[in-house]
Amino acid sequence: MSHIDKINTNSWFVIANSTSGNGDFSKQWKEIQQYLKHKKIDYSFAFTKFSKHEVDLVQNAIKKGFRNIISVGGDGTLHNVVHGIMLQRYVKTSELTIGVIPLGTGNDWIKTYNIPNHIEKSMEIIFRKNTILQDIGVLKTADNNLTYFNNVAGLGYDGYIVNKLKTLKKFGAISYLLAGIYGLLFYKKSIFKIIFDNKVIETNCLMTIIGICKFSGGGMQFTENVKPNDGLLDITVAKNLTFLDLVFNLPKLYSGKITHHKKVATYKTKKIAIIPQNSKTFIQADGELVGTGAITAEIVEKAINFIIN
Ligand SMILES: Nc1ncnc2c1ncn2[C@@H]1O[C@H](COP(=O)(O)OP(=O)(O)OP(=O)(O)O)[C@@H](O)[C@H]1O
Repeated sequence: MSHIDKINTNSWFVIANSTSGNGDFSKQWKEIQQYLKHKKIDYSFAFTKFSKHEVDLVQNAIKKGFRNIISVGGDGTLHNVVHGIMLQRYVKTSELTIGVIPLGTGNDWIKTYNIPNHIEKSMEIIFRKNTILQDIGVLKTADNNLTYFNNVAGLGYDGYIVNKLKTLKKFGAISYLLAGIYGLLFYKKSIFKIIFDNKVIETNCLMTIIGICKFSGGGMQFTENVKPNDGLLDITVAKNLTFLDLVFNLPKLYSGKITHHKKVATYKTKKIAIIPQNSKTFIQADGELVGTGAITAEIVEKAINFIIN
């Protein structure tokens, strides 16, 4: 804390990822700047220059005294901003506030809070400053690496899709569906051992989802009765679901009713270990690839203020 410059609670630090989404970034950025100037908002900004640059940028902003951050981009940009905040030691994370201007492809985090996928409307919401002190999840992989997440993480089929999405995002929102179909054709299920609250589950598993918020995969809902500040991880174990199960239940993936399927089980817990038998099983957090293999996940209760609608 001793290295902090003058604390600046009225000013905003804007972190923008020019590579997110498929829109014309220079046009979008012009619109954002015009709004900020028109409303006489006090702000500084930085563009990310490489993947995960958000982590350094947000930490430097906090060190300089900024307490209000705006993430301009998609779920990956927000994820890295959150990860950077959770890793820094300059200030308590609950003293920080994040607003989101969505420019991404999936933009799943904003859906839980009905934030419109629209520059001006999302900015109006930001400067109303209605906040929720949201929980954050943390994953630890076998090599002891920590990854913080603010939306939804998972292992198995969804991690496989995130890996595939890297080459498909150029197709826009439909890329999620294309990656999903590719995964259904080529992904091989594995036995997962899942341990929490003195329970041990061993099952053939398509994927296991760990949620803080509701939506992932471009608007799908795999978790049940989600409350992003209840201090609990929302766990969904999709067991032996087949290609046909998913195709016939496609609307239920979007409505959330898939959690009632007989091959799907849901739980709530504070801490969980998930150990796939196949160590090459992909792990994703907020749509970002984290690694492969086993994880433990825990909740960090009421960690960061997020501006919501
Ligand atoms: N300058 C950059 N060059 C390359 N990659 C970047 C740059 N800045 C940020 N990134 C990375 O781009 C990745 C994708 O960004 P983001 O998720 O925000 O957009 P998106 O994939 O279009 O949206 P969504 O995740 O909502 O579908 C993130 O991992 C982020 O770290």
